[in-house]
This record gives sequence, structure tokens and C-alpha cells, in this order.
Amino acid sequence: MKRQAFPEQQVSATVRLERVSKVHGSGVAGVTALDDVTVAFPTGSFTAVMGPSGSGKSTLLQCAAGLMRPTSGRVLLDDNPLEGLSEKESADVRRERIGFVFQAFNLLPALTALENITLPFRLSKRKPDQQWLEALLSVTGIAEHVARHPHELSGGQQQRVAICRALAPRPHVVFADEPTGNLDTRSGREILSLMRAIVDRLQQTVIMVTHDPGAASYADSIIFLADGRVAEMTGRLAAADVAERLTRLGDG
Ligand SMILES: Nc1ncnc2c1ncn2[C@@H]1O[C@H](COP(=O)(O)OP(=O)(O)OP(=O)(O)O)[C@@H](O)[C@H]1O
Repeated sequence: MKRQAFPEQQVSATVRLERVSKVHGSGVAGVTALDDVTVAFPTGSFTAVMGPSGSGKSTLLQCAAGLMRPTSGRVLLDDNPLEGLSEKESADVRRERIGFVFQAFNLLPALTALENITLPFRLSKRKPDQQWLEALLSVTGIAEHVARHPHELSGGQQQRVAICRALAPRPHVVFADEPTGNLDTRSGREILSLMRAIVDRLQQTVIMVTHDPGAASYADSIIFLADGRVAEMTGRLAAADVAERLTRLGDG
């Protein structure tokens, strides 16, 4: 019988890193990007990952999302270790359990908003849950724009479509890498409010890497990295307090 990578009875959506280290390259040229990091991302919460440039944020996100294998330690999704999965199993986990939102919206220009959102389903010959899709289109304010193409949408609207696409398969966790990096301040704040609503109203788990103290102030908790280590973990903070801590860590 085919081994199931993630048994269905496992419903906890917590991501955990246990003593994760990642060395890029090897020998004297090796760079330790993560150094013995242990963190948990609780179910239904919004966590921001911050830190100076080169502190290991992208490496943490890629390890946590199963896009990169740690050099040592392990990553658990829904209490199941990602290590030991075949490439195909890893790809299945990413498709079914993990949503991604990037700085660049990565929409296909020839498709409408709705076609972009449902493309992953068409490619894997599955059907979206219509009720969930309608809830998403409503929460994100995209319902009235579904027939438009990306060039007929503002940057903020395009990111809303990308968020719908990420959430359509009902992932257990959404990773957002600088989701407001391509937006003006006002559109960026709207996207952050939307991500807050996704956590509060749809009980999604969101993990966001950001440079922006204002963006981090929307999160329930903040993990500050410095030199590949967790320097500090806090609850919700105002933007000014986030900026002050970043300055102390050598950024900003
Ligand atoms: N593929 C790689 N090969 C070698 N070194 C790498 C590689 N990727 C990252 N690094 C190094 O690992 C460290 C952490 O990089 P990472 O990109 O995770 O940091 P970051 O906090 O996301 O930085 P930024 O805010 O600038 O995007 C840095 O010193 C970086 O130069």
C-alpha cells in the first residue's frame, strides 16, 4: 500500500523547527545561515519573522516550507517531520498543505483573476471547495473583479488574487515573503489588514518574512533573527517598538 506522507487524522497545523541549522556551501566557504533554531508557529496565529539583512530569514522560511533541507535538525508540519519525504511527497505536501504569497504577485497575464486562482486545481484535476472559494473571494474583495485580467487590476488587487490562489486549497499554513514589498504604503496596509482578517476570520496560520516594522506590527508574535539565531521572540508590538528592536540588532 502506498505510504501516506501526512495521514488525514493529523489536523494540527503547527509548524515547528527543532534545532535547525543550515550551512550554505561547505568547508571554509560554508556560510551558517541558521544556527540551532528552535521555534514553533502556533495554529491560527500570524507570526512575523524579522532581522537584519543576512540574518537567515529567507533560509528559515525555505526550510520551514520544505523548499530547502536543513543541514541538521528537523522541521515538522502538523507534527509530521518533513525529513525523509521523497521529492514527490514533498511536492504533494507543498501543494496541498502550504500556501505561498510572494513580493511579486506571479499571476499569469493571459488568465483572468478567477482562472489564476483555480489554475492549480485544473493542473492537478481537482475541484475547489466552492463555499470556501466564495468566502475567500468575499473576504479579499475580489468577487467583483474575477473576470478581469491582471493588467486590469491594481497592484493591491493583484496581491489579493495571489492571496486567494494561495488559500484556495485550504492550506494548513501560508508563508508570505515580503508580501507588501511591491506595493505603496496604503495598498500594503490593506494587504496586511487582509492577512489579519484571514487569520482572525478564517483561522489560517500565517508566517510572514518582512523588513518592514509597520508590517510586523500586524502580527500576533514576532521572531527576531540575528546571525542565524533567534535573538528575541515577542508578542504583538507597535511599529516603533519593532523598529527600536531592529536597530538594537544592527539594522534600520
Ligand atoms: N545559496 C547560498 N549560498 C551561500 N550563502 C548563502 C546562500 N543563501 C544565503 N546565503 C547566506 O546565508 C546567510 C543568510 O541568508 P538569508 O538570505 O537567509 O538572509 P535574509 O535574512 O533573508 O537576508 P535578506 O534580508 O537580505 O533577504 C547570508 O549570509 C547569506 O549570504
